[in-house]
Amino acid sequence: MGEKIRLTTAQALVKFLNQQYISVDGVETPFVEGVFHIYGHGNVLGLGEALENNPGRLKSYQGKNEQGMAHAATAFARQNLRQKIFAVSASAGPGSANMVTAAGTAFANNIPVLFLPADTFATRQPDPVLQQLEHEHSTDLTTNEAFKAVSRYWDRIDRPEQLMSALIRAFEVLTNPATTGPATICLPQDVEAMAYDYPVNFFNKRVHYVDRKLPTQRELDGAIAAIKQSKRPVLLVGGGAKYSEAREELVALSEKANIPIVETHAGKSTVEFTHPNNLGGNGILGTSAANKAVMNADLIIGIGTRYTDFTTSSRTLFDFDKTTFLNINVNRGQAYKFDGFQVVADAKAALQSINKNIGDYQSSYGEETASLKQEWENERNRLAATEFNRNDFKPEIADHFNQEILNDYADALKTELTQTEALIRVNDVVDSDAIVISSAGSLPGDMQRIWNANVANTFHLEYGYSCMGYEIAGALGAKLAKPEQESYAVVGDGSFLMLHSEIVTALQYDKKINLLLFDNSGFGCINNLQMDHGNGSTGTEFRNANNEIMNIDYAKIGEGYGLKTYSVNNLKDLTAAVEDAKKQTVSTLIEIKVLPKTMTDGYDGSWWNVGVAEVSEKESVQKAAAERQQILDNARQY
Ligand SMILES: Cc1ncc(C[n+]2csc(CCOP(=O)(O)OP(=O)(O)O)c2C)c(N)n1
Ligand SMILES: O=C1C[C@@H](O)[C@H](O)[C@@H](O)C1=O
Ligand SMILES: [Mg+2]
Repeated sequence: MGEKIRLTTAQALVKFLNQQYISVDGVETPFVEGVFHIYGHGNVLGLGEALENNPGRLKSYQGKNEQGMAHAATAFARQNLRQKIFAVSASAGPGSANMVTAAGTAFANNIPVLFLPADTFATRQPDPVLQQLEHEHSTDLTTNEAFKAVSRYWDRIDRPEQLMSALIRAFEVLTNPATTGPATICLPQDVEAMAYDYPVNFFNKRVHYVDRKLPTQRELDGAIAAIKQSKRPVLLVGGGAKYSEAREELVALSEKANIPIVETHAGKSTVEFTHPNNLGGNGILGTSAANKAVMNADLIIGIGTRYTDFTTSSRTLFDFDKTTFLNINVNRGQAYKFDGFQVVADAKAALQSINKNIGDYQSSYGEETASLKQEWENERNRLAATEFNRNDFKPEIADHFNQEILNDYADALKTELTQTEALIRVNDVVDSDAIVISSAGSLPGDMQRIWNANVANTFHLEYGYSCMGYEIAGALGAKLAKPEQESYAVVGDGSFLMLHSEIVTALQYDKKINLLLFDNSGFGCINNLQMDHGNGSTGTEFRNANNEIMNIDYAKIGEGYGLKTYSVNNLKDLTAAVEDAKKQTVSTLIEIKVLPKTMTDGYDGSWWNVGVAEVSEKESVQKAAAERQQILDNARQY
């Protein structure tokens, strides 16, 4: 039966991880970079022992919060275009539960991460162990069942030999572009340490080939016919196009046939914004130019997009009577959306075939794309020059806070900076190849609209789960992936408060990250949401018991951790801080005090379906509910 090697389950796991390779376009690289861990009784003597005594080439990083370290792992895989991953290991019970949110985040964004939550004893001898939940109706249920809803593959290793089939299945999922996402393998602490005679062959080098799936002739003929019938096609670029590295083919098709490019949150920076046909982000957070192009399109060529509500403006952005869809996606289910013509293929390969067969087809746009882009650039210039005044200031989000309240904020935060002018200034000053990471709050909207990503794959917006707390951990993951490039977390005060523990990990391992902390003293975007729909301002501003606006010294907090910090409240100091931060070798934090309501607002086509109360004594809420219903009456249902 072949040679055997006696190992614990955890030792076998580490040995296997060392032997996984991925091959993309003939280039073979190790797939697993290392393991993030926070040890407890559930994993220190099993996986901890294995990593201490025979880690092979795996790197080990000590996380500070399980959610944070798993976000870092997610950002690392994403920045590596899903071609390299981390495993994340946590102790049983609360440590593992802390990773569930991060697994959801990886799932919603289709990012591969190997989750290794420790589990309660398979033998049940000491039950209930510390941190075990005792259910009256089942002993088979542990905290880790919670991962089932947020994993693309889930398994529990109750006997050491189960590890083999579990790992083979997990790595198929992790390396398959159509299904990739988090894979969870639960490790009961006794089984981690149990010995077994594993077949040596199980540890042979394994190469996972990511062959590009080509379109069939039928699919290609259909795609060409759809484009040739169209006068106003738009290339809608999703994350799948970025992961497929389809930039050159997108640019070639766009230039050859004069087709505008618009981008989803995941797709942004597949093609650099400096390309004249790139009109930027579309949808609820879209630029005026991208939304106009999409609203007037007769064909949407959706490449690697899931068509989420933020991309489709809750299925209201397109003119569904005249617009048809050509969906290129490796995932067949995604290609079915909007009854589109389905090309179930790799984005790059499909575009290569289309480029070869499109002939001399030309759209009817002529110079229109250039004028849409110019119109948007003028608008962005206006946003770069918004100026506060104490008498009659009209912020971008108008009619929520009166002048008196805005002046109170200016006094409390000691600032007159607007968010749009600050963000555009940062964009102007950072290196063009700097990677920017954001995720939740009002900043994703500003990023999607006004951040010009002028180098491909530098824009990293987690907007599948929009998970507060991803930003700083994500900046660490991106830095680990691209050590030569600066990494900036673009983070609100609310997100900072929710999770910033991986600052310490970045300092500990000397991985420079930069935090751009936009402090508007509140959950600004949710305040906008409630006030936009007829409600007052409740539960979303950071005010104390005396109703005073809180002014937290985040720079001091950062200083306490050992960051180089700056606190700024005007453009001159902001510019100097960003320039100085670039020169630092240590991680930095720039606290940017900004006025509320000064983020960007939506442009035409940016409607979002949110649940407005259908019964209310407030006329303003009744009005908002009626308006919503009116829009929904004309929205597409599926
Ligand atoms: C983990 C998590 N909890 C709650 C939310 C809902 N939520 C979205 S944005 C937001 C407030 C964000 O505040 P801040 O980071 O200060 O950004 P701002 O909107 O003020 O720019 C909340 C509570 C979320 N997205 N993620
Ligand atoms: O509820 C939300 C509103 C969005 O504006 C925000 O970006 C997102 O983080 C969210 O969760
Ligand atoms: Mg805020």
